[in-house]
Amino acid sequence: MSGIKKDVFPQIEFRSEVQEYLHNVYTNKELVSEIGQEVAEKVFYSLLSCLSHPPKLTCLRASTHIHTLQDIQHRLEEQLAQQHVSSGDSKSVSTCILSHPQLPDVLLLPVRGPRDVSILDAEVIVGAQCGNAVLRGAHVFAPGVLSAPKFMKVGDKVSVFSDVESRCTRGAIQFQGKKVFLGNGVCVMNRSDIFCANGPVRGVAIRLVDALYQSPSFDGVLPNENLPSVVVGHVLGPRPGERILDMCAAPGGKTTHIAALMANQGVVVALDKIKSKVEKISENAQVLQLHCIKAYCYNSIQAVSSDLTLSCSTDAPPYPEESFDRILLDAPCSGLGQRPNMAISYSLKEAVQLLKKGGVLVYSTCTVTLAENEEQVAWALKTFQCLTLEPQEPHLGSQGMPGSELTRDQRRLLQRFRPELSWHKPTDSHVSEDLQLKANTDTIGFFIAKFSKR
Ligand SMILES: C[S@@+](CC[C@H](N)C(=O)[O-])C[C@H]1O[C@@H](n2cnc3c(N)ncnc32)[C@H](O)[C@@H]1O
Repeated sequence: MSGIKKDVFPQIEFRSEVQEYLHNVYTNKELVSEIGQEVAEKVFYSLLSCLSHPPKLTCLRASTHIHTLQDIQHRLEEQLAQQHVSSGDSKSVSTCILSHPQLPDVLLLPVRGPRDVSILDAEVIVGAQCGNAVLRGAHVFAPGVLSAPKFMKVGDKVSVFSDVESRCTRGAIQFQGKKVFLGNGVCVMNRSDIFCANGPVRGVAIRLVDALYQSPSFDGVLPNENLPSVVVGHVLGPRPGERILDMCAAPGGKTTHIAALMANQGVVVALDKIKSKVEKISENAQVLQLHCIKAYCYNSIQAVSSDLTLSCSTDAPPYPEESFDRILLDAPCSGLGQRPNMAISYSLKEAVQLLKKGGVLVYSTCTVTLAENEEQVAWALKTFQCLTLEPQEPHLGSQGMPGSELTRDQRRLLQRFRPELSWHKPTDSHVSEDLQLKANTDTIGFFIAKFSKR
């Protein structure tokens, strides 16, 4: 066994061309003339550090159309207390649940970590995606396991590591490559069951009992959201009785939020081009009793019809122009990629066509590049004279980043969540007031623009 240091995660390592591209974004001429080269460089390296660490809070969006926030908070606290008792881990810490100071439907759960956890001799390696989920409080599911000791059996205690460079072969008995420690767990499956020859195995393989970052899991009870995604719903501002279009909707996190904000009155059309994902939207809508959601498998780029006999209130796509009061385009983005995706511009065009005059269009992404954010906004304003940028309510993030053709005043109207700006080395402190303040800054990278149509 060996002890570990507090800040264990290395900076995220992109492919060199991606890193160079992002570096250019974060040290662009306009930005450097505002804040100076040295600060710009520091912010960029903070971005690389903070991206590899989980936020200090888990954000839960409560379905306040069914129960009050207090009611939901109370029930979750009961469930947490139960998880604490049944975890059987003497080191497990019961966690308080906080409300968000500005968002009426958000609950915040402090994440404890990095905790002092000793590494065991037996090692299990999981894929990077599985590893990320573990850092957010999940157990290890069988499909995520890549390597496990030769005779690993139910009840064994193991240390879990993430294969951050995707080098580990599935079924290996050990792994010498670069790995990051995530915590300790108890096997609930034998190695022979996990890597069984008769096709993929489902279910939990290792139950985490001593996680490096401890965060309660409410799988199947409440969806984990990220805070900026909840802000999107409020910025769109849907009202009961309206017709709303969510152009890239799956798995439906924002769709269900929009429907809840409308008190389930009106219509929320949810389009996604992948069939299996659309089924997930319908499932989520049903579970949350949101009957105003109509989900369709459809390519949004083809959602505008030239058939003038079609009614604006038709449920199924395509739709005539000016059919919707509000439209959300939560664009598929590269995450951090370097290719400006032309498809985004095209769906912005469809969004503008489908929006009623006087209507509201919200464009959002979960990426940090200028090309997919500020430059898309500049392009849209230049291409569609009918669009005006609007202030956002609430505005909890930073303003837009310099470096596109947008003016300073236009950038002020944009909302960019920039966790790198307040990043400092993680510690295991969890004072409630600090955390509530952190909720708006310790987020994922995210971008929101709001337009109205004349
Ligand atoms: C960022 S995700 C959307 C997340 C979703 N808004 C939520 O909050 O749960 C982007 C989605 O866009 C879908 N998509 C991409 N291109 C599309 C298109 N042309 N038409 C419809 N859906 C599309 C993808 O399948 C993906 O599910």
